[in-house]
Amino acid sequence: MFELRDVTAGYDRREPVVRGASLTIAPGEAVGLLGPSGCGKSTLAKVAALLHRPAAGQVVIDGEAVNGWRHAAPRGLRTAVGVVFQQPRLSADPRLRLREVIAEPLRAAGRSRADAADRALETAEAVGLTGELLGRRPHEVSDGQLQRACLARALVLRPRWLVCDEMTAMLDASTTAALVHVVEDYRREHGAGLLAVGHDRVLLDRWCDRTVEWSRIART
Ligand SMILES: Nc1ncnc2c1ncn2[C@@H]1O[C@H](COP(=O)(O)OP(=O)(O)OP(=O)(O)O)[C@@H](O)[C@H]1O
Repeated sequence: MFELRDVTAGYDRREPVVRGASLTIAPGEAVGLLGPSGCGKSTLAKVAALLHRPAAGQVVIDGEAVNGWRHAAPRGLRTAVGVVFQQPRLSADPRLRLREVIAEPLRAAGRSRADAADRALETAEAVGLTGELLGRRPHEVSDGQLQRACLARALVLRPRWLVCDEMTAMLDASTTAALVHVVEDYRREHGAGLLAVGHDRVLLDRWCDRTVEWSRIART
């Protein structure tokens, strides 16, 4: 299970942007989280991805309560969750070639260069990135191509849980369909659970097993 228990989080202790949010995702389940712009969805997504320490509440992953965040999160928990954000240009290091962007989590997890390169190549193929594109840097590819690389980076450690925060908001319909397809193939193969955050009800309803409204999981 992936559990958010009564999570309060924000950037100023006196004025949290997320208040008392609770949500449980079963293994293999896809849950859409729908809410208006600015309600705190991305903040909660960062908490779920262990990138932002909540002011109160708990994240419990497969029975283990998280008590370290960002680099202080235990490796076993950090690698259990993959995350993709809305804006690939803010989340990919502009100095790296796409093959290095994808291999980054493997290197951080201590894999050898050769092992990381092989696994990165395999994952790049799964997201539809091949050949010469992998040798380019972020400014030399389109938003859609860069987002494919960011999705590959999220999948490369084979996480049991995926958080997609408006992953397709900047993309056209065909790239959106392609990326959703990649996520669904991955989930079928690995039985991973998904939290898909967004404001497009049609997409979330089509993609997910269930869609929940922000106002049903958090105090507003
Ligand atoms: N790093 C930050 N520092 C301070 N305030 C922030 C930071 N990130 C977000 N906020 C504020 O927190 C609130 C919630 O933002 P958040 O990005 O979580 O909402 P959202 O629901 O994801 O919005 P959107 O759908 O527009 O992306 C906003 O008022 C925003 O200005």
